Amino acid sequence: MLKLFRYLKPYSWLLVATVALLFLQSLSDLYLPTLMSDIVDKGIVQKDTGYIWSTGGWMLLIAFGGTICSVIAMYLSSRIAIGYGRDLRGKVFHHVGKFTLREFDSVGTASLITRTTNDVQQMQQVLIMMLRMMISAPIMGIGGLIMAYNRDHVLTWILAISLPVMGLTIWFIASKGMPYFKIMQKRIDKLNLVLREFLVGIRVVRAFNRDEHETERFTSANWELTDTGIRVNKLMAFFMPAMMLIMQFTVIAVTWFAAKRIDIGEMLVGDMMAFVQYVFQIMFSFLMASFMFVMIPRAQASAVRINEVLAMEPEFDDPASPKTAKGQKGYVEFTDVSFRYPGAEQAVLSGISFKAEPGEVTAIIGGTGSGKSTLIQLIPRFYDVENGRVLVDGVDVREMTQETLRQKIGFVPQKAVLFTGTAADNIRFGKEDATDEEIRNAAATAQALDFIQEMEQGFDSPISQGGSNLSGGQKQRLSIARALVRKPEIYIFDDSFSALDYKTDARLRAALRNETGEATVLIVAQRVSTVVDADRIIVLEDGRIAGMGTHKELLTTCGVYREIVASQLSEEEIA
Ligand SMILES: Nc1ncnc2c1ncn2[C@@H]1O[C@H](COP(=O)(O)OP(=O)(O)OP(=O)(O)O)[C@@H](O)[C@H]1O
Repeated sequence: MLKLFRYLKPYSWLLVATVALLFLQSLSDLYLPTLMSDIVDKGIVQKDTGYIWSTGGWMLLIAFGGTICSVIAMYLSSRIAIGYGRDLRGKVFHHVGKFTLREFDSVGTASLITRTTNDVQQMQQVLIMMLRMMISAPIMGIGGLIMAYNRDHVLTWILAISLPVMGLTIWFIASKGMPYFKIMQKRIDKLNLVLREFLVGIRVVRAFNRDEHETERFTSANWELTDTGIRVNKLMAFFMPAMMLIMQFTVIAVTWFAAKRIDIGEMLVGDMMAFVQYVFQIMFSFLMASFMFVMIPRAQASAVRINEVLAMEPEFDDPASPKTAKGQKGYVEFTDVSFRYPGAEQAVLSGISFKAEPGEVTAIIGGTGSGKSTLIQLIPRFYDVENGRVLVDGVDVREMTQETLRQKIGFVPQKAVLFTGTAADNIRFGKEDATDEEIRNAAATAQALDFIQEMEQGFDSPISQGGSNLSGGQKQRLSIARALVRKPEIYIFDDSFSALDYKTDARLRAALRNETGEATVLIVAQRVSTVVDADRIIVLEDGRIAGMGTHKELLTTCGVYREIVASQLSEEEIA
């Protein structure tokens, strides 16, 4: 947790001011019982009304000053903690932004969300608590002890018994609570995961009448969290009464022994009253410290989870001295590439070598799970190869910056992903400074113009979360337009025409041919009709190249291709 507190540096001055104010407030609290004891012993007992008025006035002034210090300190500590929470969330977000897909796969989206929100909130809360109590508690505790000792040496032995008892109780409860706090955060993760899957997949859940099943999953995750919460609260329920009991016993003991000492004239009534107040202050400071001990383990569990994310180094980063390609534009080459997903026993791709040249269309076809999507994800360097090299414009993708590399690419993913905003915003995502004309042209080529114009507000029509107010084909066309507006050197279409009907698919490919001109085009497809005109078709089978050539060449040279074709086209179409 201390590691995370280094992000408090920008708040150094506010911290100093808070500490100073809390210090003054604690001093005022410590001084008040002494003044009160003086009023009793010197003012009331000796019937000195003037003394009562003047000391009472002082008491009011000091109490007022202490309150002002306390109010300002509370305000400052809240500002520090809230600012710190914002900074920490930003830090985690920016760090996660640098992750490669490997780290996303390993932590999981739901957990990353909990860590950025709930875990940071735990840190924020503990910081407020620490700021408010870490200063007051020791000053009140130690200062109170000194003052109490000064009032009466003899009675201090009562504290020598009750304070260790209190300390032991706190330690016992904190050590019991710690494992639960860790479990609690994990269970919040799980609840988030179930909730997220349910909300994202609501249509599938409804279509398969799985509401009940999902409700059960949610209820079970919810109960697991509740169960841990109840266990923690049971501990806490025991905690407060235990503390109060120790406190009350101490006060009874002090009053009992003080009464005896007053009887024999060794103690004054005012001293006893001050002593009791100091006992309260000392014990209260222990109680404050114990609250921290309760909160710190939970925040500690959160801090570990945040640190885990912050300490996670992306699998790869940009090279120190990146190379830039000269001359070539959009040239893609794979040389003997193999790749395996983390933890997987078998390689998904092996011995992949091919060239995709500017002005050409290279299509990749193959059965499901043959590695087509994996192959094209290596070009924008979503993952690094295990062996071999992926070259773009003659430079290994690992030797150029990811930004330079991705600037060259217009990527259309298999599953269209849209963002909340307007239709135009979604296309402009591909090129920030795109003009209205460019957006319109991209939409026209992507065969999206008709349906966008039919929408009530045209390009300004709102797109809801995940594009849920559009059809599958409309989503695909918008995400194609987003890639087209970039006018990249390399187009990558990952099975992006699957949701289009044959007519739209054909029209779109004809329009694309004009648009893509000198760019390199890579198309992953399931349909033979989509790839039949390609300059080069790569046939993938179980992560290996089973054949490569034009449609005509492959019909004679590649058995796997023939099988795919035979399963899709009629005899005349094949000829
Ligand atoms: N993120 C991942 N982590 C682990 N394994 C993965 C991951 N993505 C894909 N795989 C595995 O890699 C193999 C190839 O998947 P890939 O998505 O490349 O196939 P594909 O040919 O594009 O299939 P489809 O045509 O069905 O989209 C599959 O066996 C799949 O289970």
